[in-house]
Amino acid sequence: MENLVSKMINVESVQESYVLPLGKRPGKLIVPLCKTIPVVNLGGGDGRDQTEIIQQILKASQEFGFFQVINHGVSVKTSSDMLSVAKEFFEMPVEDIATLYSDDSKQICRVCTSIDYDKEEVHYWRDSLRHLCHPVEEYMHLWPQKPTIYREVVATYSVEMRKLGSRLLDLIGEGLGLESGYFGDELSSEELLMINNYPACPDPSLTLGLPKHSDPNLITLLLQEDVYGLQVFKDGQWIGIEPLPNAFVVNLGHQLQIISNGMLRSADHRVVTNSSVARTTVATFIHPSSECIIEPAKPLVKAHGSPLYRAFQYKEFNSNYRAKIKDKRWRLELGLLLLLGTDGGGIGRMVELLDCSLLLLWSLAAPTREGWYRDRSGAVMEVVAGYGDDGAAVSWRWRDIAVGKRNPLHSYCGGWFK
Ligand SMILES: O=C(O)CCC(=O)C(=O)O
Ligand SMILES: [Fe+2]
Repeated sequence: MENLVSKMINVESVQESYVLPLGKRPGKLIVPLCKTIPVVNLGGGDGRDQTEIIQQILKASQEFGFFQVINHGVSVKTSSDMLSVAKEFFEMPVEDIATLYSDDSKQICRVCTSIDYDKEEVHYWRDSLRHLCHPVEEYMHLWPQKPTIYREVVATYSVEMRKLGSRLLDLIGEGLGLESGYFGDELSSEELLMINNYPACPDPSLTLGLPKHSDPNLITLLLQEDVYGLQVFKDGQWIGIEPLPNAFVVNLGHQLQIISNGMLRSADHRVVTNSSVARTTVATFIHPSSECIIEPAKPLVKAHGSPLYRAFQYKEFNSNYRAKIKDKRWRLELGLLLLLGTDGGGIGRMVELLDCSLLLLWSLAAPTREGWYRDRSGAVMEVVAGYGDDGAAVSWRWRDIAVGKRNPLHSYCGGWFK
């Protein structure tokens, strides 16, 4: 409980352990609110047919990896009840919130704080309550008992989110030319609800609610109240997402980028805090099952000529993603040390040792263009999709001729070492 930010009401300054290093602070710069983040009207009746709606979604998913949906069929009451109960939860006495506190990521329902409180160097200004919710009957008895209406409200909300998520996935699938129901079953069988609470912060220029990241799942639906905080990284700069009434913010996760063979983007985003009010958001993460095999969809591989990502099990991706977040400092330092002390043939060995191809790219000053890269040992790396400014879409094949192993090794996705 000592760790929860929710207990820091009325603090006058940001505790040192929340102050980010200079280059990572959001600073006082005002980020423009983005009026151009696509807003897709999912309701009919305005003369547009389904094909047009699909085209808007695909365009937004390619350019931004983010869009908002309105007229989505989820009732105002369902959303406003959800937001109220989410706020009520974090307005309870902090002792009550803390009864659900756990650092064990295997717990089905838990409260936690920041990202990985015990391992990270600097903490983020966020507490969260998270739990699985599909199928509702299987998990509902594990959800919070207070506020008393929590289970009822969240049960209705999560069923609606499942419907909306499936509808959006169907539209995306159709737009990509995939067979109908492509994203059903295993690819979208898990639903995780996460209530984020970002208390008012005495100095928002020093800290972040969440750092730059892109979501590891398939697709995320976010309900936010009328308090600004979410920013997307686009064309080398941050833009703010304007809270719209009765809208959901939709963003694509890494798995959709991979399945679409790089056609759709999983974009980086972050959360800034503010000094006047707490901000509460409700994120629904739709995930594949952990056994599910993820790979670029066959028709899109054909269209592109080759797969940009190798096939893998979703649980493999998840453990790599977590390990990379946790070990990033350690790997970065050891990697740089090895690179400095190396005799040119060291790069291949470095990758062998660290299993860390992204670090390799980073250390090589990030080749941004597609092409072949070779070090003196004869290790060859083919970058098949460029390293964008945002680092969000990078993929390469590693052909280590000298070592003759891991042939070819495809990365999953970039963006871990920024
Ligand atoms: O709370 C928000 O605005 C965004 C949350 C988010 O990006 C996440 O939970 O992954
Ligand atoms: Fe996110």
